[in-house]
Amino acid sequence: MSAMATETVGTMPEEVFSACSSPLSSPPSSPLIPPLSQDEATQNHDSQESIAGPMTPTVSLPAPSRPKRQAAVRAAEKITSIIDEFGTHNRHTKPRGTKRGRDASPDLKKLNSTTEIHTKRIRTQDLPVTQLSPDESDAAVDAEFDNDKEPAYTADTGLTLLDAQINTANTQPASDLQGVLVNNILMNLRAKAATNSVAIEQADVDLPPTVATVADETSAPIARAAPRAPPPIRSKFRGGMCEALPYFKAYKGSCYFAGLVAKGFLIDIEVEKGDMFGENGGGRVKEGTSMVRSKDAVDDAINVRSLTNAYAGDSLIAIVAGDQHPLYPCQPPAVYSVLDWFHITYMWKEKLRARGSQRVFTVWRVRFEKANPFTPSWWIPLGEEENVTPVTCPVGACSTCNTQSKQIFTVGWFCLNHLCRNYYKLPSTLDDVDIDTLAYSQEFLNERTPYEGDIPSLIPTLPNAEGMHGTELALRQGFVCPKCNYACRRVYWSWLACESSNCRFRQQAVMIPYSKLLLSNEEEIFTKNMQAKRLRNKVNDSLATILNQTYAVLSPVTTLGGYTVRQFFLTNPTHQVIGSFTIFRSSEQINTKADGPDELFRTLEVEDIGLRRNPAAIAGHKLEGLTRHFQQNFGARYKFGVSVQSKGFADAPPAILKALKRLDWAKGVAVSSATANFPISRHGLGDNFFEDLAAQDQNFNELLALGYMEEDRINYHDDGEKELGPVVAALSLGSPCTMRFRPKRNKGFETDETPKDSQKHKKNDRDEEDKKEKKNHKDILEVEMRHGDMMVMAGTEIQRFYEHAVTPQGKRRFALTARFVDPAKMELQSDIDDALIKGAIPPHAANFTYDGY
Ligand SMILES: O=C(O)CCC(=O)C(=O)O
Repeated sequence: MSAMATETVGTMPEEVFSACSSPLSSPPSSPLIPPLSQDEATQNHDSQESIAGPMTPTVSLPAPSRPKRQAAVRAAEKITSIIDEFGTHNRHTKPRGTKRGRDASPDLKKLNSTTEIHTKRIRTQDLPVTQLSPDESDAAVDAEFDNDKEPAYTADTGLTLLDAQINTANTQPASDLQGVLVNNILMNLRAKAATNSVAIEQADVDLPPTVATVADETSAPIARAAPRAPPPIRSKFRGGMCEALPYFKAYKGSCYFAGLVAKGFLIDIEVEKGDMFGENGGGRVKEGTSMVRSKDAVDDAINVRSLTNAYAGDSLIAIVAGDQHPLYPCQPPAVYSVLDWFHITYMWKEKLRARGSQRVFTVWRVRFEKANPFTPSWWIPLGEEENVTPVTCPVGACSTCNTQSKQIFTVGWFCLNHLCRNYYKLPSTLDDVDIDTLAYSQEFLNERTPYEGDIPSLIPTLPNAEGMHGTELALRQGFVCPKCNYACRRVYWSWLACESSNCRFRQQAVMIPYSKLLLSNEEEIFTKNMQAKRLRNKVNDSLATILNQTYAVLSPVTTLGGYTVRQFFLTNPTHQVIGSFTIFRSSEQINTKADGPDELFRTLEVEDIGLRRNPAAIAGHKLEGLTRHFQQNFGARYKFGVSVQSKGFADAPPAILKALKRLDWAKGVAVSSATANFPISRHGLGDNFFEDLAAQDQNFNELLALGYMEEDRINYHDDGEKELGPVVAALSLGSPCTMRFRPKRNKGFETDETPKDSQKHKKNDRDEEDKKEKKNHKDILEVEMRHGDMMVMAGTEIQRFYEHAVTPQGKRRFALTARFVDPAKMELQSDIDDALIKGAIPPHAANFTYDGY
């Protein structure tokens, strides 16, 4: 550690740094010695003694439990070794091949000669570094906060979810953080893009015109100078960035992290004093259109921890800039643009006066530096050069807490350890620093710290489909267009199509048919999972599990046609039967018959029936949410909040008409057997509830085909649109799934929230979705659907009182769901005409029949 002493420049005059010692002249103590507590720091200040072993690693973990303690020890070792390495080699302060790092400005030289300044890079202060084991990290992230999950929009919840996102996406990003981004210069992006653009473009295929082609790539209001080069990746949609970029899956908030390490960061509209092309975050309340800070930064906020860990591990972070950033130096080329790879070169807690108030809060500041500081940045305005002579920022150490801090402000050095008694106190007088006059020093701003590791390409290549079937998550993701670098969502089932209106890149998606074996393997895993669950719920029924008997009544197992059938009756809050749910379990015999489920599944696998994702909320907005599954409507148009076009039955492929026949059969037998199975212990809404229902019923005139790839799903929703008839039937093909029912909120059902739930929700309190979820009822019924199974829901009131969600457990599933959309209940004549034409069953459908076997 002797090398450290040689890095000390100058001496520290008593009157200037009376509260500081020269930590680097003392040997470091054991890396596992915990940092000073607040009390210890206070006592030491009182005695004005310097502490031996000041290079103690700055890991502060509150009394960890045994496994956490081990994790803390591992973290401490890691951080110590980093400190040692820097201490010895000083590698980050000497830019390669240049003397610029040593050419301190005249002012700095003066400062150096009169004060104790260290040029050593500070890795950590008393930051709450918590490096958990991979398992712990995953669990922590799962349990606490997931911002990388693509929302599963549904017709009726989509809009609200998106509203919530608008409120949080730009205004409540990385909670408790202020971003300081060092604006330096470029890399040759065109060259980079070229290397990644493999020539895989296919024929110019015309896809349906409603494809999310993006006419306006930016909505930035102020015209500024054009950037000197295009960004490496751009998109109009946040979802495009999140789906296409492995390092930026921040659907909510500004910081994307994995395993508690930050990977990507968004800077956008909200800027506070001191930000430099930066963005602030949490702890604010909305007031009018601007945000007002209402509380101090929280040290153990997951974003802070993730950034702290990225700082400690010197990991790369990609920064995405939103076009609303007021300090964007050039005209933003797109709503969202990837800036470059950065790394965090300093993190500190800063005092800030809330806008329009006298109250002072603390926020975390993060200094992001471009990983390669010696190449010009694309976002510099065309014709301008960044004129920076890199210098080294002085470092001082506090004699009270032994923590090193950079001298980041022009006012001179003071301790930046927020846990220290002398935090924000001028060392000479111990007076409070005047926060209103603080300005960053040129030395701090102009310091450059090249990243020493390998810097990968920002542009992910299209995934290699070798050995895959085409619906695996890796292939389901979005992609960066290899032709124009636009970050695209996967909109079509059968195509990768660039979302930029200026680009015609289209590539047929890989779609290899499933083998029987693959399907049965998926079912085997599903069965095992469900058996375990059933055991926990003390039921043994492979068709469905009633999770709460209060509102669901079960009929005995019967057979209808070749199917094993179970029927459930759901009640309203006053226990009157309001409808039935019937599940038809298929068999190998049924599945393998001509025109049966195996054949239908194979047809849908290989034929492009037009499945695509559609906007489920705020279509066209930068936060537009697409459905988390693919759809194609046939027959009368089913308007369910998602704007889906429909193909008439006359143009439908035979597979669709064959499925329709099966569903018509299932509907008929389900409704008539409901009359027989009606639970006499409960009253229905009328004496002849199911007879009446059968009498009102009409033949299906609509079929919605849904395609699910790996991890696709449909969130809670109802099929309760006013134009719909009372019966809905579905055929399930491919991977198995569960369909869960729960009572809707505010309908008078007894509440079922347990204390355990409340606690869980408290943890996630920041998340709007979770806040809503907290109030939801639990599932009362979970139905298992396997390849070839059908289900029939009968009773309009079921849709009024219950909602359902479907979660496939496998990588490829289709659901063909049929309904009657009543033209008599439509308002527009054009809709009525459309429904009558498209919903008419064509004569050739008479060739297809179904008898239940
Ligand atoms: O995927 C399914 O089986 C059914 C989807 C569904 O809930 C619906 O279409 O309303």
